[in-house]
Amino acid sequence: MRTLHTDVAVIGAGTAGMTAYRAVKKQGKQALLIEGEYYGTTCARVGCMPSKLLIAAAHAAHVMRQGPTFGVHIDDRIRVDGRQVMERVRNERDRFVGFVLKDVENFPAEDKLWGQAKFLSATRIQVGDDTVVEASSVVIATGSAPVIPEMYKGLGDRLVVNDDVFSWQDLPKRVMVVGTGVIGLELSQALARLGVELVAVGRSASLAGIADEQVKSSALEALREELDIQLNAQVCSVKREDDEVAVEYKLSDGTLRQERFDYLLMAAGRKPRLEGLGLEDIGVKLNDKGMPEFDVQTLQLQGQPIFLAGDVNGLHPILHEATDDGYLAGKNAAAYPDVQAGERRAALGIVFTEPQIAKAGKVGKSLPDDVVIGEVSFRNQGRSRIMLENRGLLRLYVQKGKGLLLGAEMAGPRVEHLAHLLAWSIQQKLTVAQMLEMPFYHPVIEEGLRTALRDAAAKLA
Ligand SMILES: Cc1cc2nc3c(=O)[nH]c(=O)nc-3n(C[C@H](O)[C@H](O)[C@H](O)COP(=O)(O)OP(=O)(O)OC[C@H]3O[C@@H](n4cnc5c(N)ncnc54)[C@H](O)[C@@H]3O)c2cc1C
Ligand SMILES: NC(=O)c1ccc[n+]([C@@H]2O[C@H](COP(=O)([O-])OP(=O)(O)OC[C@H]3O[C@@H](n4cnc5c(N)ncnc54)[C@H](O)[C@@H]3O)[C@@H](O)[C@H]2O)c1
Repeated sequence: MRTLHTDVAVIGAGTAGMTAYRAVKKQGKQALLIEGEYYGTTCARVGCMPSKLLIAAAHAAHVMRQGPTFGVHIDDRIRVDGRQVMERVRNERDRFVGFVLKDVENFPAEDKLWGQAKFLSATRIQVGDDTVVEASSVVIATGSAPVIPEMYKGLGDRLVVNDDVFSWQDLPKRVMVVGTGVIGLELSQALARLGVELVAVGRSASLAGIADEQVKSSALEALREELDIQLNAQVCSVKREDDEVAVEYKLSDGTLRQERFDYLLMAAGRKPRLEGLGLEDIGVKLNDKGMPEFDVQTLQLQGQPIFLAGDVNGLHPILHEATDDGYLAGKNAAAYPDVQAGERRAALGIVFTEPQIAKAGKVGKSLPDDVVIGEVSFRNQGRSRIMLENRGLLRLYVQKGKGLLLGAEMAGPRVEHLAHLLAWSIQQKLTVAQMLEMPFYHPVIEEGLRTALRDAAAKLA
């Protein structure tokens, strides 16, 4: 058994881990980056990037199908070549992964260690069979993994998760998606637009985590125009039959459906990857969800020289937050015990469906009681209608009195851009009046935002 010594051990070479590693080095300390499975990051390999590539292919098919509404016709049938679609997804994905691998390659060899990590004490880590790492502090950046409920575990290779989809050589004919969260909806709409017969089932009424019921209804109505989404549905039984999955499921109105699918795609949430790290063995208390308590300001674990960064802390499982976490955890681990609270940016989340779904700042239960809501429907919004993307609703949450913009939730055309404008305005602490002083071009989707701001201003008055 060899023993390696370092200032900071970083477990997991994903986005959070690589950022933490860089932050430690920037502080002039030694760092050892430990990876046990794949370099390349979840985002580039099996997450953000390949999913958006699949969505881009689906968008191309969708736009072609919309042509006749504009008087633009393709006289031959539109044909989706599944093999070609998946080949482009994989090739472009590999290009993105290649950039990450180059970064890893450029890290000095002595800073990298390959193997699964397990704690022997708060500062001693076993890596693989033959190495022990002794560190002054540790960053855990092990990411998250899909939740697979017990009843689905007998389906063998017909049960797939996002990772598997992006390795497909061709598109299947029929797929059931379990889970109507962010992953479930993005992949469902993309696959359906590419010609896959698909049903997406959620066991509750939740849809992409939207907190505002009215925004949710508008999103659901729009998505259902082209997708079979069943909320409050119950999967009663699943059985592997030859190369198919036979599913019996009950809809919210009690209707029983019995159908067969090529694959069942599990998108029922992801959980922090803490299993196997041996935290319980070193005296860290875990709650009933298997999570340790940690300081959300500093990311420090129960007074230990250990910091949790990225999806593994379950706070904000999205990419830019993983990067911010990695930086904060790396900095604090390097400076330990001089640990500081980190500054957080305004919250921002985007779901890449069409219409897109997004939130900025405070939404739902995190809002105070005394808010005024300004809103706009995109149904008759000029530019949205021109583009035939006139679906969805934007709601702004504004503090009574001062008129400070606190948050927003929306479903609508290309709202990734509006969501950024709103998150930036929230972080800059702008009021409705100040936002209305800004220029608005014509005809643009931002004019819809102006309508919602004026609605809020009228209610504030
Ligand atoms: C399908 C999908 C689409 C997504 N789309 C978006 C999007 O559009 N926008 C967005 O902002 N976010 C998106 N996300 C979320 C985003 O990908 C994650 O928030 C981000 O990748 C998390 O980074 P991380 O560093 O925490 O984890 P990861 O990148 O998963 O890194 C964790 C690393 O730790 C390693 N590891 C685990 N356990 C051990 C161990 N015991 N020892 C050694 N190494 C270990 C793993 O092998 C892995 O390399 C998406 C996620 C998915 C799944
Ligand atoms: N565009 C993006 O930023 C993006 C894209 C994909 C993923 N992500 C990140 O990945 C995380 C995980 O995504 P996700 O979609 O897996 O999780 P999620 O938590 O968003 O959604 C899971 C959904 O599955 C449902 N569900 C749970 N158990 C079920 C069961 N047994 N049967 C049927 N439905 C069930 C839940 O009610 C919920 O609606 C997200 O929180 C997000 O942060 C982000």
